[in-house]
Amino acid sequence: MDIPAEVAQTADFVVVANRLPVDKETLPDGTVRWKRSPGGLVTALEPILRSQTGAWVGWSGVPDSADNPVVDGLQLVSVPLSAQEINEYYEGFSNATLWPLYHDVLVKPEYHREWWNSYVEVNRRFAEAASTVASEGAMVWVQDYQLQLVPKMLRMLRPDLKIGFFLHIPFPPVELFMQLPWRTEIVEGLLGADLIGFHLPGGAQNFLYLARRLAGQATSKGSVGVRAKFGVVQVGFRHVRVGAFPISIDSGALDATSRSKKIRDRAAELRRDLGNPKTIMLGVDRLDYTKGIDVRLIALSELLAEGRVDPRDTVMIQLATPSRERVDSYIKMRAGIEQLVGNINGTHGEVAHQVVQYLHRPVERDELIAFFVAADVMLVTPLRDGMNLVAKEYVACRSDLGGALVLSEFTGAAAELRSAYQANPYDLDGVKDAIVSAVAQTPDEGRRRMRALRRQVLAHDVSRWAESFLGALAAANDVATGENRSVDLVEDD
Ligand SMILES: O=P(O)(O)OC[C@H]1O[C@H](O[C@H]2O[C@H](CO)[C@@H](O)[C@H](O)[C@H]2O)[C@H](O)[C@@H](O)[C@@H]1O
Ligand SMILES: Nc1ccn([C@@H]2O[C@H](COP(=O)(O)OP(=O)(O)O)[C@@H](O)[C@H]2O)c(=O)n1
Repeated sequence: MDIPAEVAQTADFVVVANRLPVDKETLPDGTVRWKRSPGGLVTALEPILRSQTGAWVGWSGVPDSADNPVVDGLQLVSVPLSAQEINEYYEGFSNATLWPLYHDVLVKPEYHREWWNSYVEVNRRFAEAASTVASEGAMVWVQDYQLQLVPKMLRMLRPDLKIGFFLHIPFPPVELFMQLPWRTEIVEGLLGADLIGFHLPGGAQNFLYLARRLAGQATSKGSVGVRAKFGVVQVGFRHVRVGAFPISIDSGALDATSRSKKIRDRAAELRRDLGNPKTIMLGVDRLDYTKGIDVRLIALSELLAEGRVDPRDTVMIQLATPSRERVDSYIKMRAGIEQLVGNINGTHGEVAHQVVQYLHRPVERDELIAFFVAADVMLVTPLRDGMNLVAKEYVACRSDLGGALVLSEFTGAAAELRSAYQANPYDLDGVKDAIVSAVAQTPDEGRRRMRALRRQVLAHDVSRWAESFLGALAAANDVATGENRSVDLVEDD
């Protein structure tokens, strides 16, 4: 790995994530430009990355790229992946083994030893890159399911570091996790961290049980709280903290942008372009089988057939970003979604009026915000989702207190967004009723719900998420607090 000598052991704060927070653009004249991607994580961590000497270790998203650019003052460290590693580590073990296993086995996870070997090798390389750039005693924050072995590997290379890990997807129930042939290695990999974070207390609780059962470690007994009341696993002389930290968005910035005249004008224009329908419904997702895009399309189709929704004054927009396009289950689900869209438009559309408008491509950030402002009913119906930031983004964009959010109970966001129209995505009648209630809500009821939702989202933004995690990490294994040593520990029986 070609890491410039001048950055060796210089970074006091290192983020390690599967992806770098930038996109590589090659201009027509061949020059390369790096554009920062608009993700919430980089926005949240930017102040910390700047106030200390920060570095971000990740993959560029294309094969064999070894660039280590400095973008907007941030040192990026590429971990190059070969085409075979992209196939085995990223598309294979990360997205055809772990992703479905951690999302309720919605499709059958595939277990291949060569994929696992590639996962181990790529995790080792991420750990080495982090170890090379981190200064003595630095804080390193490892992100997500693609890198669960990095905490232990990094600790073996650099016992002086403070290591945090955050899982962005659900941590599965014990009965499902036990399928994984390499379950003990994953649990032990995570236990290399000083702090392991999940979105919800349930995930933390599942992990504590597995740490006892698979790694044979003593763990704390009490329940885990949100941003407080951490669980503890005793690993030799170390105490590993386990906690729940629900991620969020840069709500203030989104609120401000969505109020701008440019966005308001564009939202009005979108409405006009759609023929000024009475109701605009909106779905915004990566095209992923976890997101329940089929659920909302089937619900809409039945509501149209039953005459509970009028096709003449309703439009549903589905924005679907292409995702993991070479993985089999994604190829199949795309065909299914497009067939449903075709069926609805074929049955209920007119030449000049399609009921479902479906875009399979990325959408610019400002355009997306205009869609949020224009939408009367936001449909978020995943069968399982770690958090779902789209639900929070919609709420942040509705300073007018207009709109209604239909939200699956099986998203992490449902624990916080209690005033949404919540539904069980497996109960189609329940989803249909939630949609009808959202369409028919009175302005007073809509304002009451949206006000409550906004209070939650604006008060709990992504900076608060990062600060609460990093605060707990700074205090982990801290002799001064003494907190970790006072818990009662229990062993597996
Ligand atoms: O990198 P990709 O394979 O293109 O996938 C995109 C990201 O998808 C996942 O997002 C999750 O994290 C969100 C933020 O915490 C959360 O709201 C959502 O519920 C999760 O699905 C994945 O975890 C990321 O690693 C991917 O980069
Ligand atoms: N067409 C789309 C769909 C999603 N997105 C963004 O991608 C992110 C999706 O986050 P999420 O937590 O809802 O779901 P994942 O895709 O991370 O699983 C949000 O910030 C969306 O605004 C987008 O920019 N364009």
